[in-house]
Order: sequence, then structure tokens, then C-alpha cells
Amino acid sequence: MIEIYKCRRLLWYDHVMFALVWHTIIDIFKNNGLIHAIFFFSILFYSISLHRHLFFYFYFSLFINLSTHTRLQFHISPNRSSSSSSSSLQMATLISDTAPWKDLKAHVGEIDKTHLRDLMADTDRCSSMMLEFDGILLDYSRQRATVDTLSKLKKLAEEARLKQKIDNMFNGEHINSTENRSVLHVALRASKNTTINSDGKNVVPDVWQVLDKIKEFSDKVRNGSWVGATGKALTNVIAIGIGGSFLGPLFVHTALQTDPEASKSAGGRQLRFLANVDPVDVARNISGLNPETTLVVVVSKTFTTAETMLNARTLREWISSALGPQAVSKHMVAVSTNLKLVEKFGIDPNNAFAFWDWVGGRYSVCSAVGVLPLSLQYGFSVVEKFLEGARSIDQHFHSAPFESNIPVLLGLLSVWNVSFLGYPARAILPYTQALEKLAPHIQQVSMESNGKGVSIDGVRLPFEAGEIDFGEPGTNGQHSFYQLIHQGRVIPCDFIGIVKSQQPVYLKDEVVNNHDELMSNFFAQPDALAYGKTPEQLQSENVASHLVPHKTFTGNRPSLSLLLPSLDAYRVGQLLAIYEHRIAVEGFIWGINSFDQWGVELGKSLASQVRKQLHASRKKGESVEGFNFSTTKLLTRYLEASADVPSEPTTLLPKI
Ligand SMILES: O=P(O)(O)OC[C@H]1O[C@H](O)[C@H](O)[C@@H](O)[C@@H]1O
Repeated sequence: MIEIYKCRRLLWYDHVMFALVWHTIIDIFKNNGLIHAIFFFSILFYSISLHRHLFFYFYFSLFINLSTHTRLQFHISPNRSSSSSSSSLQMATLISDTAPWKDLKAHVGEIDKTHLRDLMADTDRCSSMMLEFDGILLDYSRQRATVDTLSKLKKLAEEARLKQKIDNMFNGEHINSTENRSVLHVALRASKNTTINSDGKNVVPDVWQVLDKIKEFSDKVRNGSWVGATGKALTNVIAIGIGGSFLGPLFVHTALQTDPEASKSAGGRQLRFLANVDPVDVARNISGLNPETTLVVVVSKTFTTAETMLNARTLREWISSALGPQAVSKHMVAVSTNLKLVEKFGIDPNNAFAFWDWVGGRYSVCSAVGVLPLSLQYGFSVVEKFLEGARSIDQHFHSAPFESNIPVLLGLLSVWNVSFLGYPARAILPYTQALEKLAPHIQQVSMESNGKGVSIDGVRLPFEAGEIDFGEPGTNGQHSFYQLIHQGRVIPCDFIGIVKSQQPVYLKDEVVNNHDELMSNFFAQPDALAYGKTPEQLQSENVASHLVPHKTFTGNRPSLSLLLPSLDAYRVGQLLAIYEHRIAVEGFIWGINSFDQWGVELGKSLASQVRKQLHASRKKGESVEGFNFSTTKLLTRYLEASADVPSEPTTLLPKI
């Protein structure tokens, strides 16, 4: 560059060319191939025609340098499609190539020398690993971590530019770069006076416009001013949807079902969920329901999901065959980002509730996806409390320093467990039946978000990202898979306890009340996992020597405990947001895109090939072709064994 300046006096077009070069550099970062090619050829032309050879040399070597780096990635910000962050030009490597990652790898050896029994004896350490926010107590002292581990994890977070990534999310940057979208589920629960921009537009007024519409509509249905085609009140709701359009609302519904305030406002109403395309699920959903008193809510972000659309057509048939086709407008409403397809399906656009492409399916429970069915069931005021709970965690997550930030700490500890201690799974163990659908929901949020094999820049990861999430409420799980957790594989556990039961029971002759009985297990299990039981202890209890190995518990098994004061709508919202943000933190540290889900596509496209084959075989008797030996064999067996399926158009609904 200096050479160029020395060579000759710079003319105006030299300055233009310098500007072009810098744009090109930025462009390389954004991977914008077309614009890059245009700049490349204009600079080539300029250099040759005006003999700026040095200039071209500089440009060309830069180009070669940038494009031949396979592992080393340059980027402007974690969000490479953002145009607003060009000031923070930085060079980033895979997180596993950084010093803090390597330092943590080396630190594992030190941790391996300690046992949780010893770590738990250090009360200063334990008290530094307790954190309270808004009545929620997090105890992570039973993690295989020291104060030093935490400070190393904090360094890793800084290296990964975690704060900047969180800010970028809240600022509406297109952090979902493979789909070129913002990730703004936090806007769904923002208060009315907040400003959150996506593509230069404050999205909060749009959010509240839909929330107000839901309030009005659900009030009308609930107070009987919106009735079905035959004039009867709609007391039952079937929400059709799958994946993110199902699991989150199901989790919240299940959690609120026995909450005194929510169950009182439900007042005899029913909410059911139809997700599986299996006709058995249709049968179970319509069983005992009368179309005259049933409202169907079709929930689909895309309004193209095969399962949901077939289920929607099936229930449309259920309604119209009983009440006539004109009844559909009174008995079916929709939630979608694709309002054109909603209308094409035959649902009145006035009865459609919108959301936006900056809401990921698995992060959509706070949009109309969850808010509409839940408001129909429990009333808008209860659901508003749920949104407020999520908002309280959003604010905490966005503003609290890392060392007192619940989602950040949980995310960092998960990364520690997965990537350094090598534990690939996590058990979610709520000690309340009301949270029985928490684990299935978090399973989707976590595994669809972080189950990735490449970095956000498309570089194959040299480490495993994501984790296997599963769980059941305690104490049921104790009588099922806890054996493996205690004596088999090491699985870090999340124990979630509630101080005040939604539905306490006291029996006068019992030692403790029923909730205390449940909670005794909540307090005991983490210590059993951490401390275990040694052969020496067993010998001192005179256990027969041949049984000692079988009765030994190695301990040293990590867990964390979250104690919530109660489980009302507000707390359910908090719990949801804690997990959502924890999962985002993990993805931000691993340097992956936690907000796309390309991995679900391949199976879908192969299923459509099978669908075509089934159609051709059933209708035209065509033989199975174009599949491998095994699939051909299976398909042929299936077709032969179900040859009694009607091949002519027939409508037959479950009779149950
Ligand atoms: O809401 P829909 O567009 O119907 O999508 C439903 C589901 O489809 C796919 O399975 C995606 O992987 C999920 O993330 C999504 O929630």
C-alpha cells in the first residue's frame, strides 16, 4: 500500500479503487460471491489499463489469502450478513483452536484428580456456586468444577465474544445467517413501550397488535359471544401443529393445568393437541368431542408441513361432514407466518393470527403459536403473566454480568460437561408432574438448535456440539432410568424443584405432607450422585463381600439444582426463557448457528418419494421402483399386506 502511495500522486479514481478494495474485503467476509466477482473484475481491468500493477498485486494476494484459508475464518461479526457491524472487523478461529479452549482441555486433568466429595467439602466454593435471581435459586456446586474452572469458562465466553453475540440477538441482527434472519423471540414478550428493531423496523407494535387481537378473540370465544355454526359455545379446542408448533404450547398447557389460578379460569374448557400424522392421534383427539362445540386452531409457521396440513384437512372434513362446509369459518382459525396459504386453505384471513420469520419454530411458544391456544384455555391475563416471566429472564440474561447470569452460567457449564468432560447427554428432572412436558420441549429446543456438525461459517467442527436431552418428572424417573445414572453412564442432571406445590395434600397420620415426600427425593438424589457410596462404607455396614462391588456407587456424578418458589404462569415463563437462553449460550460458544435446522430436510424429501410410490402402487398397481433392496422389500411387504386399503377416493373418519 505504502509503495503505491510513493509511486505516484493519487488521483480521484485511486481513492475510489481503495474504497472498492475495502468493500471487496468486507464482501469476502460476507461470502457474497456475485458482488465480489464484479469488484474483482473491475479492479483487474483498472490495474491492467492504468498499470497499477502493485495495486493489483496487493489486491490479488489478499484475495488468495482469504479464500484459501479453510479453517481460519474472517468475519465482521458473529452475524456475517449484518451490515451494521462493519466497525468490529475481527479475525476468528474455531473456538477449539483458541487458547482458552486449550486451557480448559488441560484443566480437565486437574479436575480428574478431585472427587465431588472433596469439592463439596469446601464451603466457600459451594457458597460461591449458589445464585439467586427473582426468587429462583440455582445451586451448581455439584458440578465437577472449581472456582478456577468458572474463571476459565468466563475467558472462553470472552473469546467467543458471547456478550456481543447476545447483544446482536437482542439488536435484531441476522444471526441466523443461513436463513438470513433475525432471532427475536425476546420481542414476543417485550413490554409495549420497548423498541426492538428487525431490519430497521420496531417489531414490538406488531407483536402487541397480534396479542391484542388474540385477547379480543379468546375473550369472545370464552364468554360465548363467538359461537359455532349451530349457535353453541365453543368449549373445546384442538390445536393442530407439530414440532415447535406443538411442543412448547403442550409444555405450558401441561404446566398450567393444575395451577389454581389457571385451572379456575379454564373452568371446564378442554385443550387438546393433534401433532402426529398417525390417524390414531386424530382418533384420540376427536374422541368424545362434538364438532358443534369444538374450535380447531391450525398452527404452522410455514403452513406447508405435511403432517399438520393433512391433519388440518382431516379435521376440516370432520367439521364439514357434520355441520356443512360453511361451518369451517366459525370452527377453524389459524396461526402462521404464511397468511396467503391460510386463506388458500379456506380459513378466513380475519381469523388468522400472524407471526414472523424472525421467530424460530422451536422458539415460538410466546407468539400466537402458544398464546392463542393457551388464551382460549386459560384467558389472556394468565398467559400475559407467562410472558412477563419470560421477559424477566430476558432482561436478566441481557444485563446481568456473566458470573451472576443464570442462563450464561448454565450454558457454560453445559459446554464444560459436553466438550471437556465428555458427557454427551443431559437429564432434565423436574420434581413436579406439572413439568412432565418440559423435557420433550427442551429436547427439541436443544437438539434441533445445537445438533450441528459445522460452524456458523460452514467449517466442519473438530469437536461434538449439542447434547442428548431427555427426562421425566421425579420421582417416576427414579423407578426407571436412574439406575444407569447412578451406576452406569455419567449423565449430568438438572434437578428442578418447586417450594410450594400447585396442589398440596396433607394427611394427618403421615410423617410429612405429600409434597415434602416428593421433595425429599429432590434433595437426596443430587447428593447420592455426587458422593456415591464407597466399598469401605459398605464393609462397615457388614454388606456381604460378594455384593460390595454391586452396591458400590462411584459418585462424582455432576448435577445442578434449580429451586423455584412456585409454579404459576410467571414461573413457567421464567423456566422456559432460562432454557432457551442457556441453549443459545451453548451455541454461541460452540460457534454454530443454533437457529437453523437443515438436518430435518433430507428425511422429508425421501418421504415424499415414498408417498409418490405408495400412490402409484395403490392407484395404478405399479411395482416398487427406485429404492434400494431393503426399502423395496419393506415397501412391497407393506403394500401386499395392506391390499385391502380402498384405492378409489373414499372418506372415512375414525369412529371412537
Ligand atoms: O410450524 P411449521 O412450519 O409447521 O413447522 C413445524 C416444524 O417443522 C420442522 O420439523 C422443523 O424442524 C421444526 O422446527 C418446526 O417446528
